[in-house]
Amino acid sequence: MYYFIVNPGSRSGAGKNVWQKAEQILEQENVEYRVYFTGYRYHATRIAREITSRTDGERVILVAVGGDGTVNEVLNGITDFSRVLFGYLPTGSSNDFARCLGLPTDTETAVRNLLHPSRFDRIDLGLADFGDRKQYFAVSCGCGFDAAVCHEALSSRMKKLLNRLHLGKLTYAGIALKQLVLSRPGPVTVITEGGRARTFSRAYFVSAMNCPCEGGGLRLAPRADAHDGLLDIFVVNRLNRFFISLMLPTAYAGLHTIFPGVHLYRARAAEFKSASRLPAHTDGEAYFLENAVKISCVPRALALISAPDTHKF
Ligand SMILES: Nc1ncnc2c1ncn2[C@@H]1O[C@H](COP(=O)(O)OP(=O)(O)OP(=O)(O)O)[C@@H](O)[C@H]1O
Repeated sequence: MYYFIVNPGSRSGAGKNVWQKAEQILEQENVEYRVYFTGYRYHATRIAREITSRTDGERVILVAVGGDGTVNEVLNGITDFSRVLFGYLPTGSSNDFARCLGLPTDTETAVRNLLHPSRFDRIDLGLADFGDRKQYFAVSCGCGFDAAVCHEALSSRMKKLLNRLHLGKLTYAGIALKQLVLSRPGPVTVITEGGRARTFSRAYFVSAMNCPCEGGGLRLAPRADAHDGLLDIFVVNRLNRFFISLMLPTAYAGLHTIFPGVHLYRARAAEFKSASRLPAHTDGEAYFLENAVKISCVPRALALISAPDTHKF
């Protein structure tokens, strides 16, 4: 039995149309499925929790239909990962999860691949402990500038407009330019295994990347791999706004690492500490970091319907 959790509001409403097309294929192929539509933030988490607790003991094929935010919400509702085979039909603005794992984005190809999977994968997830809540993430968890972009993207009119023009991928780039002017760098300490602490005095942002890209294809951690049991820690420190605006476009090609002030290293776990309240995110879902967040990699946590000939970043 397939359980589909659909965010009809993803890509400013395009998710609904994609689902209608997908449903026609399911009917044609006589597939046994149930569909649940989300109506508000965290609804997908509630639905996934309800499905996975109700089907206790059974193996469940759970398919998220939406953007990276919907993937994140569904993952955070799963009560027992060992019973879930996860599938994904991307209908978001940025679709970094699909991009990084080489999953099909064309609706027909993606649905047929879900129904007749020929390849499966087992991927790592990140786990972020904010103190008052724990959040899994599939792509990245960041604090500072990139999270401020996510906060704004959730309510952005620019996102709606660009999605209508089929230019949703540019949303994050546009909002990023605005936030570049507004964001204030501050000290952030990154503590990795063994208590190794490093303080970045003027950090614009600090991210733990499970996958290489966020923000619609920005390859911030070009060598991140969701199969290596590690997170790539990405920091931008002491780089002025002018150079950040030059650096960000080069990140689409993963060439930004040549800029001084860009730091990348790997860890199984890390803690980010900041004296001031910072915007934070997991897979684009926005929160606030009050003081510290502890982040770890959960190796091979998620069984995933993959795709043949995957072209991964
Ligand atoms: N019915 C709905 N209408 C509008 N928004 C919804 C609805 N259901 C859920 N949401 C919220 O929409 C937000 C964004 O969803 P999602 O990530 O799926 O799409 P997106 O923003 O278009 O894609 P991406 O994250 O790839 O940019 C999430 O925070 C989610 O909680």
